[in-house]
This record gives sequence, structure tokens and C-alpha cells, in this order.
Amino acid sequence: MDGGSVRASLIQLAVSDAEPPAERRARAAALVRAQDTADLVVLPELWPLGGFAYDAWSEGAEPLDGPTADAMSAAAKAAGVWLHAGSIVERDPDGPIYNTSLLFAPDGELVTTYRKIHRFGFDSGEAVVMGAGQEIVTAVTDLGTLGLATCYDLRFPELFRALLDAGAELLVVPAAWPERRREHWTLLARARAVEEQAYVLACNTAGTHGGVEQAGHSIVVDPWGRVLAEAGAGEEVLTVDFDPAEAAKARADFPVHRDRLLGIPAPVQR
Ligand SMILES: NC(=O)CCC(=O)C(=O)O
Repeated sequence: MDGGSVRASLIQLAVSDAEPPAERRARAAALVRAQDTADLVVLPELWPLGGFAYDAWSEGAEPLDGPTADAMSAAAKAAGVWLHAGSIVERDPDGPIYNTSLLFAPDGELVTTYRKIHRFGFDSGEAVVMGAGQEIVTAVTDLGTLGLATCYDLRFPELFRALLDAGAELLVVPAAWPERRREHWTLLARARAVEEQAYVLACNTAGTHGGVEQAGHSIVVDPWGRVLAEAGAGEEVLTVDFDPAEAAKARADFPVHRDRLLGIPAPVQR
């Protein structure tokens, strides 16, 4: 962090069925290590196995001290960055599998995890085979307070309002969001930034896996809804510099949250 400016690098990783998870893990770790001028690095959702590679999840699930966490901890430490390592299929020995995000400090410590609350797929995929997270998760860092959400969560503004109430200034959203609904992805990222007067750092997957083409178009939005940077469709590292204090400034200059109706009146039927 340099005089109020934070550099974030979103690694929009391409995920394909052809690349073995161990190779992708090594490639992702090398990409993280290369971001040693950044303060915060972000990876996408479920990148080791693939967000739509349902068949691989049960066998490839890993614990919170498994190979992906180990590799990411070492990479965060080597680069000296905060690392939101996207999410893994977490194997909980006492429960179901979860879609779990991992946040590492610059010394490699796993500081927090977030189990995705809203599971995507309706009657298939994670909605059927994964457990739902039960906790709203924020992390206080020297960059500001991060609020964690994952992909489909972006469609549920009440989660982001809860993150605001918990102090979040930077909303970090890893995703495996398909090309078919790309307009929703960029629109919702901007909407959440405007509503919560927060930065949104949304890191999507590139490539095609599980028969689903991914949208890419990772995006960083400021608390006024302005797009600071947006990736293309393919694998790339999207780097952006911003001032995290702008969230508090936006909230003071345009104090919308002061006018919240905390006790919503009961609906009237006429
Ligand atoms: N992995 C996901 O959560 C996909 C979400 C999605 O495709 C959508 O909300 O649309």
C-alpha cells in the first residue's frame, strides 16, 4: 500500500477440463507469486476443479489444510500480498462439501474462510450436493474491511447489506459466471457497488469447462458505480490502483444509508 493507494490484481484464470487440477494449481501459484507489486490478489470461484465440473467435486474435494490452501499460503507469503484465493470444494469431515473461499494474509496465514451462502443450480449442481454457508464474513485488513461473497450471491442484495452493516468497504466476489448471463454479471457488480457505496472486486473465470463457457469480464467498480477496470473474455491479470478511503468519503458526501427505513412498514392491501 502506497500513500492511500491500493493495487489489486484479479487473476482471471482459464479453467478447462483438459488441465489436471494439480497443474492448474501450480500455474495459479506462479501467477500469484508474480503479483509481488500488488497489495491484494484475487482468484476466481472453484478454480481448482471448475465451478461447473460437478462430477469432479466429490473426489477432488479438499480440507482447509489441503494442497490448494498450502500452495496459496506459500504463494501469498512469497509475493507478500493479501490473497483472496477464490474458492475450493471444501471437504468437511463431519458434514457435506462446501464452496469455501480462503483469505490469506501477506505472511501466509489463513485469516478467514467463507462458505458460499446461496448455492447455484436450482435442482442440480451445488444446490443439490453442497451445504449452504451460514455466516456473514468480513475481514479487517490494513487495506480496509473486506466483505466476502461468491458468484450467485451477487443476486442477493440483502447479503451485501448485511456486509455493509458489518463494516465492509471492499466487496470481493470470486465467480464462475457463464457467458450466457454476462450482462447480469457486470450490471449486478455495479449495482452492489452503488447500493453499498463500496468497491466491488469481482474476479471471474475464463475458458470453458463442464460444457459451460465462462464470461470472463472480471470487473473492479468504485463506490460511485464507476468501472475502474474490466477484463476481456480470456485469461488475464487485471490490475487496478484505487484509494480505499473513497468508500467512507462517498458515504459521507452522499449519505444515502442515513435514510434507510430500518423498520420497513407492513404492506397495505387496498
Ligand atoms: N457459480 C455460480 O454461482 C453461477 C451463478 C450464475 O450463473 C448466475 O447467477 O447467473
